[in-house]
Amino acid sequence: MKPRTMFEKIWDNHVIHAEENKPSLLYIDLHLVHEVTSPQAFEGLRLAGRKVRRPDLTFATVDHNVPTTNRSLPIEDPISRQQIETLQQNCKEFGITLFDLDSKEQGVVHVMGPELGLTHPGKTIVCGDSHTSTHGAFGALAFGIGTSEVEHVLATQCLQQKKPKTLEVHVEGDLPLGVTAKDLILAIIAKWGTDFATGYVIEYTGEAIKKLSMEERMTVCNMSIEAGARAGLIAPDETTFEYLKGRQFAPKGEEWDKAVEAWRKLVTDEGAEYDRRVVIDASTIEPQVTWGTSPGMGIGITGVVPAPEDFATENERKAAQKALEYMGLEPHTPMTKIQIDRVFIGSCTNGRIEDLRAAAKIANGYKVAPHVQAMVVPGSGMVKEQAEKEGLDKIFIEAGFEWREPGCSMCLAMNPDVLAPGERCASTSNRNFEGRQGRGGRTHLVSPEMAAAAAIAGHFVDVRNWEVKAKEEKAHGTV
Ligand SMILES: CC(C)[C@H](C(=O)O)[C@@H](O)C(=O)O
Ligand code: SF4
Repeated sequence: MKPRTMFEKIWDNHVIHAEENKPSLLYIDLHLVHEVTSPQAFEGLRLAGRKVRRPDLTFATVDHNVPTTNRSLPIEDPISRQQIETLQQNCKEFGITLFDLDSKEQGVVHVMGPELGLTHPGKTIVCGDSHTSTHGAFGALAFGIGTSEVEHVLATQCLQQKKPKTLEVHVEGDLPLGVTAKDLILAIIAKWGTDFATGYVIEYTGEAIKKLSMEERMTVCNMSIEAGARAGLIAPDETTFEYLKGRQFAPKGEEWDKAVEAWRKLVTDEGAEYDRRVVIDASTIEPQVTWGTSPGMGIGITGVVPAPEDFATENERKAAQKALEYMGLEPHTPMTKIQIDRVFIGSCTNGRIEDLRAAAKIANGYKVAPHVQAMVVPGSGMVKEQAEKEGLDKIFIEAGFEWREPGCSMCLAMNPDVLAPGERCASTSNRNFEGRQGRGGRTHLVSPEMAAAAAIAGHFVDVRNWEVKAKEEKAHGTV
């Protein structure tokens, strides 16, 4: 048999019907649902008198609209309240498991799925949410779908899909100390742009990827969509199996052994060809900060804000000009001179336990700068519980961070956590579009370590020498 990529194997395993030059019909193994993109889908089912075909393969949670301060209902905002209540009713009516506000499993859908062990290698996973690509970290073919597709999957457990092409992003070398998975994916997008992977499924390969923990792999795959990709994939290995073993919905006993045996066979065969391949050397990457209004407008912390004339094409120059105006930044300003007002640590990109540990390590023993308002929002109730067990909440609170309830929070302005116009935020989320965190708000995407360090210094700093620098600055009374 011809050698195949991991993508081709998963695809072939799920095609129910294929015709030349037409989208294929795929079987879907797991459907995740949240309150924002599901109401019309359920309504469509109801109007058509249909049922959910596989309620046992469908799991829901509330995340985008939930307040992160006070969880007691009713929720103030009428639209948010309606969306949440509608999901509660729909799950009841159609027999779907909902991880609701009062359950400790509730959280951002892409944090919740993996940590419950719902996400397995080789599965097809969909959700009415673009960052479904996160689950690709397990070697699952996972992608976002629109509301009408949500309805289709609810009704049939199948989905029409045009077969994407394959792109290998090979990461050679090692990530330097203080440089994280977030910096890696921001650097990849800065290097090749926000549409370099349009029409492709990315498979990340190479030593640097193999060395990443599951949570770091999720950070990388999460932002595949910001590179335009349909999905991101990482081959399952011991790290994957170790993470999954024993989780609530992971296979148990003999089933587990059988599953692992099958998962091992999913990896790309030697000699299999991708449609395209790019290579990046991890050892050249610095901690990243975005300066503009697209995730591709990123630069290393030792750099300066670029000038429009630095760009090769007229379109890029115009985009840079517009972004700089919106962001209120002068070209050539050193990145470390940019003062911030707010810090948000959380989201499906960086709201997991390892992210909180990393941020707490930086913040431990320091105080948030007086002009900065900083918050830490665990990605799920389970992350929150674990963090509190480890005392991370105390470290953050003592340093002056707010410690919140789980949800999407300030990743996007769909709940009370928003930036005021003109406010500048160091954010561990994945999108920095105009107004993403509140109308007129300015977002800089960074890693959790960089966000925590910026909270304390009041401006961006290079975390690679955080300990040394912070002590010096403390001695000089500038922190
Ligand atoms: C609200 C939802 C549809 C949206 C998405 O699809 O990604 C959101 O999660 C986001 O991050 O912008
Ligand atoms: S945390 Fe942000 S990116 Fe993730 S699902 Fe929520 S809004 Fe979308």
